[in-house]
Amino acid sequence: MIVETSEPKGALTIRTLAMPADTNPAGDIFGGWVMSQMDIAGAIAAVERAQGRVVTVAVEAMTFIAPVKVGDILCVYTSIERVGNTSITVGLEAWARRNRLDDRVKVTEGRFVYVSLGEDGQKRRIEP
Ligand SMILES: CCCCCCCCCCCCCCCC(=O)SCCNC(=O)CCNC(=O)[C@H](O)C(C)(C)COP(=O)(O)OP(=O)(O)OC[C@H]1O[C@@H](n2cnc3c(N)ncnc32)[C@H](O)[C@@H]1OP(=O)(O)O
Repeated sequence: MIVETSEPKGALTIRTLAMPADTNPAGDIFGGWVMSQMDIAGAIAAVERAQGRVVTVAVEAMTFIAPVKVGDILCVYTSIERVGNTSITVGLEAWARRNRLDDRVKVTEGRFVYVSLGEDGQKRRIEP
């Protein structure tokens, strides 16, 4: 279970602007876009830890807490939760900054699992 905090947990890994092209039919930002930003951030954290290529193997948890709006700056924070033989579990939180950066709202949280691959595309053991 992910514990609620008033401060982001983990390292700020990506920041990006939510654009009109990323909206759903209701006018808020499409959840799939947010999820893909989280996948990218988790992959960056996993690449840094594995020191090599990774692929996403599982989304173990994903919660949409609040909507993201056009013009929000989406900030994704990552923390390495577990390192196995070939897998890395990354905890993720996305926060939206809005109203000229005055407000910061936690919009999603999740836990994604990545597998380390060698240049040959085969699973690769992660150094402890
Ligand atoms: C310096 C920094 C510069 C950075 C600069 C580069 C930045 C870079 C950014 C890239 C940003 C784009 C990031 C997009 C990332 C994609 O879009 S990846 C595309 C989507 N993913 C795929 O296509 C993967 C498809 N799946 C596969 O190829 C195979 O299933 C895999 C992943 C190779 C695993 O093969 P397998 O033989 O099934 O593996 P298996 O031995 O059963 O399990 C391997 C490990 O995974 C774990 N696992 C397997 N299934 C699961 C599951 N369902 N749940 C949890 N764990 C599981 C196992 O427990 C095991 O863990 P370990 O005990 O070894 O630690």
